[in-house]
Formats: sequence, structure tokens, C-alpha cells
Amino acid sequence: MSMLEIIDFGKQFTIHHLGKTRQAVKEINFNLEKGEFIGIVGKSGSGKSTILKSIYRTYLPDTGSILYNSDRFGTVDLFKASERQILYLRKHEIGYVSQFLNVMPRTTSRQLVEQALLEMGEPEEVALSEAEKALTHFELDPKLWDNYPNTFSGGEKLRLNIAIATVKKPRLLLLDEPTASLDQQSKLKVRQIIEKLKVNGTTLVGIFHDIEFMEGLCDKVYDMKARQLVREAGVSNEG
Ligand SMILES: Nc1ncnc2c1ncn2[C@@H]1O[C@H](COP(=O)(O)OP(=O)(O)OP(=O)(O)O)[C@@H](O)[C@H]1O
Repeated sequence: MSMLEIIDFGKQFTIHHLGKTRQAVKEINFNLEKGEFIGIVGKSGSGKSTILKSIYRTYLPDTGSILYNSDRFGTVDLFKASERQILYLRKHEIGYVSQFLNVMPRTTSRQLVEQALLEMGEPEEVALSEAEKALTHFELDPKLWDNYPNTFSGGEKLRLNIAIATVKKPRLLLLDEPTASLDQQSKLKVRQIIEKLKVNGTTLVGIFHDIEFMEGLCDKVYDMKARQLVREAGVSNEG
């Protein structure tokens, strides 16, 4: 089976103080094969993040299923998976990167990457050396390794975020507008990072505002229109 199969997925939100519901997305269908990179574009508020957050199970859907082909559990419907399974998958198989760095306060960048590896059961000395390799790989200045990331620039925070997520070698990586607040130079760096991840066989789903950024990078691009996904021609590297 595919790495990910999304079937008739729909999500609405209840706005309690108004006593109303809002349909965020409906009838979403797509498949993601191993090693593929799917890009999602669309207007602000069209439901792109809702799809990604539902794959990560931050949100629970109302309809449909999201079947994920797990290394550990076989085919799992991410909507029905137990909390324990979800925690395992987040730790070992599915990564999520956004422009925001949500990490433990007063923890240095080196410690944050180390912790990700320790959580996976790596011994301390391996965690230490792999963390340094990852920080080097993602070009975080060694002067920043023992600093707290709250003072980092947007690009530095993002590269640390990507290092924390990818050091675990996730099989599936979700990128939620990671380049939103970056300048052109930093965006280029992120593009190179994504290219490297692709070469290493990581399967990716990414949201980007910038269609130019996706040019030649994604295997397929979908556009959110009227709460549904429509396949876009001409942006992907399929020609
Ligand atoms: N937790 C929530 N509670 C209520 N409504 C929500 C919630 N999350 C999203 N929505 C609504 O669902 C719709 C889709 O939001 P979503 O964040 O998925 O859009 P998006 O395409 O990712 O937007 P952007 O590009 O601006 O980040 C919007 O109308 C939004 O207001």
C-alpha cells in the first residue's frame, strides 16, 4: 500500500461562543507513495494546515480516514489509533515542522537535538555526537549550540526545528509553511535541505505560500479550492 492514503477526509470546527460550525475541509482524497513529495497550495484559511494537523493527529477529523503504513504497526488509521500509538509514531516515524519553534524553555539547541535522540532510545554518547552532526549538517553556527533558541533569528530557529525533526529520520515529514517568515537567501537554504531529505528517501507533505519555491521540488502539487484539493498541472517536476 501507499505510505499514506487519505480517503474522504472532512473536518469542521465548532465555534462555541457563536453556536456555529465551520467546515474547514471536505472530501479530501490523495495518496502518497514512499519517497514522494506532495505540495499543497491555496489561499489563507482554505484548510491546508487542517490537513497537515489532522495527519499529525493534532486535530481529529469528522469524516473519512487517514491510513498510514507504519513500520511498527502496519496499516494504521490515524483517526482511530490509540494515544500510545500516536506518541510512538510522533517519536519514531512522523515528523512535523512549522515556522514556530515549540520547545522546552531554557534548553540549549544542542540539548534539544540530543533529547530527540535520547527519546528514541539512543545511548548518550551517540545522541551527543549525532546531535552535533545534525547541527553541522543544517549549518547552525557552533557559537549557537550552547545558547537558548529564543534569541535566534527566524532562519536559525527553522534550521534547528528541522534538525530536531529530522535527526530521528522520520519516514514521513510534514512541513507546515516552514519558510513563511524567511528571506530569499534562507528560503534557498531550506530548499537545499528539502532536496537532501528527498534524496535520502524521506516522504514529504509540504505547505508553501510561495509557488515559485515549489517549482521542480514537488512530485505533485494540489491546490485547495472550495475546501477540496484539486490537482495542479505544471508546478510539479513531472512536467
Ligand atoms: N482550531 C480551530 N478552531 C476553529 N476554526 C479553525 C481552527 N483551525 C482552523 N480553523 C478554521 O478552518 C479554516 C481553515 O484553516 P487552516 O488553518 O487549515 O487554513 P490554511 O489554509 O492553513 O490557512 P493559512 O494559509 O492562513 O495558514 C479557517 O476558516 C480557520 O479559521
